[in-house]
Amino acid sequence: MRADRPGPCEDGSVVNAVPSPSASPFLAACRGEEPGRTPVWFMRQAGRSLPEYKEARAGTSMLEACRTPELVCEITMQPVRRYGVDAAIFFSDIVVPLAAIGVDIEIVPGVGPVVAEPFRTEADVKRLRNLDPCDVPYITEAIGLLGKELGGTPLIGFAGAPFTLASYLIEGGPSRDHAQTKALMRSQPRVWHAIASRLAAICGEFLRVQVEAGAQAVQLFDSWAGALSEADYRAFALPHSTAALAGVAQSVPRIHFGVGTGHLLEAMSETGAEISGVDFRIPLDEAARRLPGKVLQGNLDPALILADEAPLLAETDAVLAAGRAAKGHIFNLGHGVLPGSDPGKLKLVVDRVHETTAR
Ligand SMILES: Cc1c2[nH]c(c1CCC(=O)O)Cc1[nH]c(c(CCC(=O)O)c1C)Cc1[nH]c(c(CCC(=O)O)c1C)Cc1[nH]c(c(C)c1CCC(=O)O)C2
Repeated sequence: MRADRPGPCEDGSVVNAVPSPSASPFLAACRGEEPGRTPVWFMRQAGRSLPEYKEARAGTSMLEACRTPELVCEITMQPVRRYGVDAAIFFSDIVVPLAAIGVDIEIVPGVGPVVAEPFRTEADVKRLRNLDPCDVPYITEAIGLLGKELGGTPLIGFAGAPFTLASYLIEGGPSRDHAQTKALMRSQPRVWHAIASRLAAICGEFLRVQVEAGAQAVQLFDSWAGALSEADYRAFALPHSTAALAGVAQSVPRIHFGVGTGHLLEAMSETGAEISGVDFRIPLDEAARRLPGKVLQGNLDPALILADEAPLLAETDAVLAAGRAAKGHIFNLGHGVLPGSDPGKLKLVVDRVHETTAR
């Protein structure tokens, strides 16, 4: 930590500098109230497609960038300035808390997180110690800086869910089939539950640090949960995601998202999250029928951003129409912004959502 700034641990206090905007369409929708317009933000809105992001990040590794509060603040603000989205997502990564407790993990450009020594045995469980807020002073500091920049735009904090994090640790890197992870669950269920419950504690603490610093909502990314059958999800993932989200229950709205999880919609909603993120494979009106009373987030196919304007706007309108079946709708993509997306097209979507839903 830099010596010239007080951190969260030196005087025992935390920064809570982000104002609570009562008029935020995003927060109103999260609470199931009628917002002044349908709110919109994009998963992975920071980075990837923005030239100003590439410029800001030049010469700095991903994890180093995540530990540099001024850079985190600038990159978090870039999509808010450019697109006029209704929420900012904190610039960080799901593996930041793992690196913070000493796991030897790197984010390799174009590949993703890579772990030097994969986790496979009983002895490996001990390599996962609890996260202490003092391990991540840069998170509190960056959110403090954002409090001065964001004005009325709410900030979403996030974490990776235990299953998705465990997959990186057990496989040693990105995986298509998550075979080692599933094999370990079945062969050594005790080791699996020990790893996953430690990850749940780390993840819950990482969310709590962000909320105490000023994040007004959180999203739990269980990106790879779609690889599990419903029975396996219920037995091996759901209890740990529930525990992770319980860390911030009653304090902020909680969004829960997975990819290819159409078969898990009901099971995932049992974690207690107030908002269900829906990927682009399930129409929102179908999700609304299956999850009565839930606020939904989603779900324009990110590939549409690469399509021509006419189909892009037609699909945007179709997503909005389907979203009306839900108790509340937060417009988003069905997964993250794809590399090569034109920022102008993302802005077009934001404007379309705002113009056609203003009440
Ligand atoms: C699975 C996952 C990861 N990280 C994340 C997930 C869950 C979301 C999802 O399903 O897409 C979450 C994440 N990663 C990042 C953010 C914050 C920014 C935002 O959403 O706008 C968020 C919310 C920044 C990032 N995380 C990463 C980048 C790219 C790093 C760079 O620009 O060099 C960014 C902007 C790196 C990363 N980190 C991870 C991957 C797969 C990659 C991509 C590797 C690559 O293609 O280069 C792990």
